[in-house]
Amino acid sequence: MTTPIRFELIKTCRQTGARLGILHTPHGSFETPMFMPVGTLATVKTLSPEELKEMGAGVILSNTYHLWLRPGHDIVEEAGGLHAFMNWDRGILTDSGGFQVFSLSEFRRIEEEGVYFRNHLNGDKLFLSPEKAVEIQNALGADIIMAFDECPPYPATYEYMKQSIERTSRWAERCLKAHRRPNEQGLFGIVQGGEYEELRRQSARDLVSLDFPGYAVGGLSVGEPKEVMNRVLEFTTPLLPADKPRYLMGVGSPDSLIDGAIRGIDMFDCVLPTRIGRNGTVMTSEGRVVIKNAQYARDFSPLDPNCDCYTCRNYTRAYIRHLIKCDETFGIRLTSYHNVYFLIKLMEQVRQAIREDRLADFREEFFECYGFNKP
Ligand SMILES: O=c1[nH]cnc2cc3nc(NCc4cccs4)[nH]c3cc12
Repeated sequence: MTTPIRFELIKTCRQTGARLGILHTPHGSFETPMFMPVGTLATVKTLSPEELKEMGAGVILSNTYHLWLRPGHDIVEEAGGLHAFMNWDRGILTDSGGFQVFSLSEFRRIEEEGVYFRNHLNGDKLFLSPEKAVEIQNALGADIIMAFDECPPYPATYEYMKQSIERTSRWAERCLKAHRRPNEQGLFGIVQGGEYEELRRQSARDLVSLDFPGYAVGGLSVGEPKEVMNRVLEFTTPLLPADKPRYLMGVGSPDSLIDGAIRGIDMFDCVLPTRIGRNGTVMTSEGRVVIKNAQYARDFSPLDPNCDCYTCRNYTRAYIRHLIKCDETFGIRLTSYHNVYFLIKLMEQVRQAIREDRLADFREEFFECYGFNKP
């Protein structure tokens, strides 16, 4: 079987556990650690594929649950798949829908066969199973697809979490059996187990024995303190094969990206840059800037003095504040463009620091400049 996804380990940073790698996919090869912009409904909100390419985006995300509901995976399949439908010829990863069921639908019943819940748009009764989630993702045609898992709420009891990860492992095996296009789409397993080391070990052992082409660390970035996330990563990533990509789902903020890379994560995704961009909050090398604040009304400097993106080269804080205050669409395009660019460039700096075996020093400098607390 030809594996559609291959991870090439280039080197490990001597100062930390961080890895420099290349993720090879049917739509190109991309350096890791990487940040993947999220395009839930087959668009990274307000940005064009050309803009995403010029800023260096390689793999972008779309959501199985949302696309199943609208426009329907059958329409995307008829279009020739997501790449054709959204005119994106680089990498695409789709989440399996399980997380959206838990985060969007207040009513739901989890059974062995799958999850019963309601359509968050019109209240219709819906059912999603490992087989259905894989069928939808096979139709959407992403290069990387995710196993159907349960991401339990944080915190969860040990007993609940143990039952949950055992079912998630059984679901993972059912996903492998249901996968119709293993030579074109790499199916990643998702390790669960919350903050319990024994359960993370059991979940990782189950999934590694099924030999997935890549592994995600799930169940994090769900409201737990950063120290909990970092501790869980410290004992989870070493359980995963060094020659396979490791994907931390739903992360995240600049400090979490750096701390995740230090703990051996290769791939990250988060809605943060476009989500906060839409309410006028931008990430800069000196910390967050809430552009609506009156202090920027006459500030004719760029959003970030150390940024060379299209937004920072051509527009001022005063102008962008004006657009956001007037609810002008161009305003959120400029903030979204800068925020995505910021995280993509941050990962370039992280990769360069790994090449120079100085990621711990880079963390120190970045945290100092950005205003994060040290520990
Ligand atoms: O275990 C998971 N399984 C499958 N998808 C996920 C997506 C995830 N996204 C976040 N956090 C980012 C968020 C986005 C919206 C609310 S929280 N955590 C996540 C965990 C999982």
